[in-house]
Amino acid sequence: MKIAVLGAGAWGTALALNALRAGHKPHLWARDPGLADQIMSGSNNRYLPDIALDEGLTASAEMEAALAQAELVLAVTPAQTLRTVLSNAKQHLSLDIPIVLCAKGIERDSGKLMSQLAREVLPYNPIGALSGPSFATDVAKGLPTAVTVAAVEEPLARDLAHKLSGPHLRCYATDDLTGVELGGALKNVLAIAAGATEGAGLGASAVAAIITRGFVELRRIARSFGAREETLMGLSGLGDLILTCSSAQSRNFAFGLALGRGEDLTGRPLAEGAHTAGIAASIVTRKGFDAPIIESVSDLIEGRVTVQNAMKALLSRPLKNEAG
Ligand SMILES: NC(=O)C1=CN([C@@H]2O[C@H](COP(=O)(O)OP(=O)(O)OC[C@H]3O[C@@H](n4cnc5c(N)ncnc54)[C@H](O)[C@@H]3O)[C@@H](O)[C@H]2O)C=CC1
Ligand SMILES: O=C(CO)COP(=O)(O)O
Repeated sequence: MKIAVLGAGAWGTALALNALRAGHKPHLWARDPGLADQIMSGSNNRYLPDIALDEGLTASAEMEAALAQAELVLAVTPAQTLRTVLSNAKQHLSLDIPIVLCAKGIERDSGKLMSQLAREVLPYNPIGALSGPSFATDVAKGLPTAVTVAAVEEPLARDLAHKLSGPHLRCYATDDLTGVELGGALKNVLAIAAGATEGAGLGASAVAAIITRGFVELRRIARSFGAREETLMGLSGLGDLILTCSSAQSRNFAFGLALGRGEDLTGRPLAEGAHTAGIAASIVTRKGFDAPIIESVSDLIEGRVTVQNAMKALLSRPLKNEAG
C-alpha cells in the first residue's frame, strides 16, 4: 500500500525505510526540496548521516504528491509543528485515511496531546499513534526494535500494528492511546532530568533515583488522564524511559547532559522534552499534583534554578512513603 510519511527527518526517514522493507510504497514529504532531492539520490545526510537509504524510497517537497492515493499517513514532524502540518495536509486527504501520529510531545500553547489536536484538525479521519523505544538510526539500520501502536478503536490499533510491522520492527497494539502518548511525551522530560544529573557530575546513584522517582511522576500524571498502568509499564512508558535515560544517543538525554555541564544550548538538535517540560509542569500545577522532578526540568530550562540547587531542593523535601 502507499504510505505517505510527512516529515523527512531522522524518524520519518527511518519509518519510511521500515515501510519499504515491509513491502509498502512509502512517499516521504520533506519541507525542503533540497532534502527531498537528496533522499531520492539515496541519502539523508542532515538527519541520518552515514546511512545509505534503500533503493525505492520516494520523496518530494510537494505535499499533494506525497498524499495522492495514500492509504495511510504517518505524521512525523516535531510535536509543535503538527497542527500546521495536518492543517496543510487536510485539503489533500479523504476522510477515511488513517493518520498515525509519531511525534512525542504535548502542544505547548494548548496542553493538548497529539491525538487531541489531530482530532480538532481532522475530526473524521481514524487516528492512531506509534511510540516506544526506537532510535531512528537503529530502525534505519534494520536493527531489532519493538514499539506500541495505539488507537482508541482496538481493531484499528491491531490493523495499523499489522501494517506497520516489518522484518525488524515489531508493533504491539493497544487501545490505550492516552497512555501511549503520555508515556512518549513525558519520558523525554525525564531523559533531560537524567542527563542533567549526570552532566552535573552528581553520580550514577542520583541518576537512578531521578529516573525511578521521575517514573512515579510520569505514572501519576498519565493515570490522571485515564492511562492504564500496564501501558506505562510497557514499551511506550518504561521501555522508552530505559532507552532514552541511558544513552547519549538520545537527543533529550544529550540536551540534559549539556544543561548539567553548563554548556551553550543554542543550535542543538531537536529535544522534544525541552518543549514539553513547561506545559507538563503547568498541567501538574493545574491538577494540584506533586511532580517535583518534572517541575525542576522546566525551571532548569527557563534558567530559574541550577542543577545543584534543584537537587538540594529535591533532597530537602519532606520524607514520605515510597508508594503513591
Ligand atoms: N529520532 C528518533 O529516534 C525518534 C523520534 N521520534 C519523534 O519523532 C518526531 C520527529 O523527530 P525526528 O524526525 O527525529 O526530528 P528531526 O529533527 O530529525 O526531523 C524533523 C523533521 O521535521 C521537519 N520540520 C521541522 N519543522 C517543520 C515544520 N514547521 N513544518 C514541516 N516540517 C518541519 C524538519 O525539516 C525535519 O525534516 C519527534 O517528535 C520525535 O520525538 C520518535 C521516535 C524516535
Ligand atoms: O524517542 C526516541 C527513542 O525512542 C528518540 O529519543 P530522542 O528524541 O531523545 O533522541
